[in-house]
Amino acid sequence: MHELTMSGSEIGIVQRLLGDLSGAYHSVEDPEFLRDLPVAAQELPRRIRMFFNDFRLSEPDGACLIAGYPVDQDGIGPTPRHWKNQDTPSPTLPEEMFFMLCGSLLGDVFGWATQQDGHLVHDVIPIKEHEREQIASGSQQLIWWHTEDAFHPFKGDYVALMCLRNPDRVETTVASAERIPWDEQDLDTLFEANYYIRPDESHLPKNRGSERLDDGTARLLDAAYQRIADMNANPRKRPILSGDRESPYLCLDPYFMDIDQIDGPARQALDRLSKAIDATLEPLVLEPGDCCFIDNYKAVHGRNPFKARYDGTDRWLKRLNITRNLRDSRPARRSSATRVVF
Ligand SMILES: NC(=[NH2+])NCCC[C@H](N)C(=O)O
Ligand SMILES: O=C(O)CCC(=O)C(=O)O
Ligand SMILES: [Fe+2]
Repeated sequence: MHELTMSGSEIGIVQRLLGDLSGAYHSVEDPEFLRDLPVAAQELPRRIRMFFNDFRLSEPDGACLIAGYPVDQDGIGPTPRHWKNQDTPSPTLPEEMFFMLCGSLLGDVFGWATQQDGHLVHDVIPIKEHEREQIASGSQQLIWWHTEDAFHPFKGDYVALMCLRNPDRVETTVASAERIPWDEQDLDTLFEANYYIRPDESHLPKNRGSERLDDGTARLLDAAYQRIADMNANPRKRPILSGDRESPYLCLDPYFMDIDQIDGPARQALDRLSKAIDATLEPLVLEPGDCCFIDNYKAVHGRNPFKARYDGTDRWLKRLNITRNLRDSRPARRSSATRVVF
């Protein structure tokens, strides 16, 4: 994997920058922080900026990892029981700021109105009520490999995970498109609009938050849930592969693709690709401080099952969605600068 470990002096520069930023802004969702973020990111050490620039432009691998950020285990406090329980100011503000600074070297961070109350930084934590579900807050089920938000026309270019703690060494899984034998695949069929992908359960109303909203926002959110319902009822057929035939971009989430209803060459092509991805999938144990940026066009990812503790010491990751073209989603956002996609 494309990887960088920060040196002691780089960590020092990062911590001074975070000291300034956390003095000036009290939340990563402060509109002024979001406005200043790309400028502040230019104050990260040059080696870090070069690293992300190379990952973005050269596409050397399906994922990259920046390690070395020192997470203060006492400072961040216990793992929350639910993403709804957000303290302000966040006990993880410096970690969130570091994560967003790195992310903004790849594009613009955005959130979904229909996921985790529209927050820009998600908590990936086991939630007891979700124990057996196929969502990030589950634990007992394997999370099948997928493209993040594959069903959505505004899906991110990158999905990123920052590890705060992972005491049981639970494995994230990643398969990079570079390691798939494309010459053995039925490219014609996979490049054609033969498939549909339904919304995954993290966007369904049953996982809706409980924030109190003004009338205007409540109406927009209802409309957003209606669009998700429409995408579920009438999914549009689309290709799995796009871009260059020798080094294709991927978009699929077989768990939500009603595979049993596909037949003929389209089914064979998907089965063959799935087998190749299974054979390519690699485990990745994220350690505290690790920030993994997954290219959502060049890799799929998932997570192995685990037994949750529910005692404040559980695995705790933060997650970001990043887009290279925020303008694509302008019809679904309230203003040019806001980052929540309805
Ligand atoms: N095959 C899947 N499980 N796809 C959905 C992935 C989980 C979803 N992104 C979540 O936040 O919970
Ligand atoms: O928990 C993980 O390692 C990744 C889970 C996942 O697919 C996600 O959060 O998008
Ligand atoms: Fe995911």
